[in-house]
Amino acid sequence: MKVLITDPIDDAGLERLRSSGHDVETAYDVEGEALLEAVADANALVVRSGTEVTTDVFEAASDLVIVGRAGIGVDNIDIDAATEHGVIVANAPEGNVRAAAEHTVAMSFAAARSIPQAHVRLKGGEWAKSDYLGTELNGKTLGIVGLGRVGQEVAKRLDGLGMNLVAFDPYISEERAERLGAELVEFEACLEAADFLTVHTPLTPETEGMISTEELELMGGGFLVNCARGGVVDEDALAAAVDDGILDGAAVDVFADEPVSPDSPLLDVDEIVVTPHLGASTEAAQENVATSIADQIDAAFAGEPVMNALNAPSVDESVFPRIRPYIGLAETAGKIAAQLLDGRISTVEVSYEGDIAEEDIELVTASALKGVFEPLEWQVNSVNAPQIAEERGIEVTESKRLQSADFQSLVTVEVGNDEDSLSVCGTLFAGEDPRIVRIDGYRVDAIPSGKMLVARNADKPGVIGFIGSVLGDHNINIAGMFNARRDKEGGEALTVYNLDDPVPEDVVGTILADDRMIDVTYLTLNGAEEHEK
Ligand SMILES: NC(=O)C1=CN([C@@H]2O[C@H](COP(=O)(O)OP(=O)(O)OC[C@H]3O[C@@H](n4cnc5c(N)ncnc54)[C@H](O)[C@@H]3O)[C@@H](O)[C@H]2O)C=CC1
Ligand SMILES: O=C(O)C(=O)COP(=O)(O)O
Repeated sequence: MKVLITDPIDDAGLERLRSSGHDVETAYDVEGEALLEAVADANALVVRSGTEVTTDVFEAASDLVIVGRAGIGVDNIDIDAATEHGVIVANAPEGNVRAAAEHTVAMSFAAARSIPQAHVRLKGGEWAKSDYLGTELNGKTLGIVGLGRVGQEVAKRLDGLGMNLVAFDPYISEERAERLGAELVEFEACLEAADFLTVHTPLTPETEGMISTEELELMGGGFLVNCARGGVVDEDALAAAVDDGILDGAAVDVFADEPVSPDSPLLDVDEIVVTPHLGASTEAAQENVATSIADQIDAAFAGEPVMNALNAPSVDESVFPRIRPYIGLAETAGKIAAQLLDGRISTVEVSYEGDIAEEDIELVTASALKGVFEPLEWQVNSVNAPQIAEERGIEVTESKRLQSADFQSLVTVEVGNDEDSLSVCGTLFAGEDPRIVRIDGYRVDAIPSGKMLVARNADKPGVIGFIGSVLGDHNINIAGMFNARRDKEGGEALTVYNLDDPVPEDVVGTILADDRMIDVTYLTLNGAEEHEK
């Protein structure tokens, strides 16, 4: 598999990818056409914040399975476009949190004590001791905007340095804030209370520009620290606020456009300390995020759940071995059901009975949908299947019942069109051997295989012999079969044949021409041809 890396990651990640046998290619600083060319035959793309992964990238990279973000922020990746193209996006949300928190603390001190400014003057030969009178963090109020992973680590550290903590985060509970010793307050109250305001939200349409002139005026003094994302704080407003003395100073690690332009007003104001997006740049953090992404790429290639997938069902590692065999079973049941039902599918119901009903089955349902949609030749996988269903107006329902009458676990995929519905039930023998045990109400015991013929006919003598001889006349070998009747003798019967050879259309036609036949579907687990009277 080809793994393209367009922002530098730690050697440990590169080595892990190489030792898994992948062809690892690095192309740093590529953009535009050069990026599209480089990614064209890639199966995985690894980025940090330096690469814009746009819809054009997904268009160009038809073999892409996963984009791995060796870090946290994914505002540079068009996740909707990824989902549309069935590409997993995963990040490494833990590995650089402490590095980012430590940098935030360092930047708070740097601004409060004018460390970089004094440093430059001393290196220039000036002993400017009397020009600097700093601010202590001890006893001051820290306002935290966004009390997520990084925000919490900052809270712990600055609480330890004697600061009072207030926080604004509409998505967390008061209890979580309390546990950290922070009071959860409204946004304005947070701005007003803060001597130091530190920002730790992602960049989203909601947070973009959330701190501008009005908000800085509410602070009315003190320091602002932004080690989250540039666009959250309006840069012109911040530069003006510090320049005009509305704030005492600021520290900024991240910029709306990176690398930041030398003309940025933030670079002009002496009391604003800046670093070139260094929050995550420690050895430990880089090793963590690079190896985490390498592992997730391997999982994606192996068809296993990706731990930190942002647009695909993720499953706990400890649960995965229990649901793994059901993923294939649900897909198979979905494929068979979709091929046996005529007309436009408008509903899909996936039901779970028995032991499997106790598990986290999001990924299994997504696989069932993949199975249903694949014969319709939609470009589908378990990443985009739920979205495809939504876009096409297909109603998807899921149900669970802890009891199962006949089987330890049963997965049923029922597809419906406006008039009719058809269900296929599957189970696992000995926990791993897939069996189709019901088709459209008929009890069967069919082993799913690549080439299958499903025939429905009047329950009369000689039909099986007739079908067998037509297939035999055309050199189509029957590997196995199972025959079932609906209710009573003389009604309807259904037979599933496992075949070694494909069944051409004219052969299906010959079978169908017999009066006793109702319908015949040659199905493969890759597509279908149905022939009905
Ligand atoms: N400078 C650097 O090198 C680094 C920067 N980062 C950035 O730091 C930021 C925080 O990262 P994490 O803590 O890991 O993310 P997280 O997802 O764990 O936490 C973000 C928090 O922001 C909150 N939030 C969302 N919208 C909000 C709003 N409108 N107002 C207030 N709070 C809101 C969320 O509820 C969540 O608690 C991200 O932007 C990330 O990209 C992370 C690591 C390194
Ligand atoms: O992880 C994040 O969100 C960061 O901002 C780190 O960015 P980087 O990987 O250093 O480009």
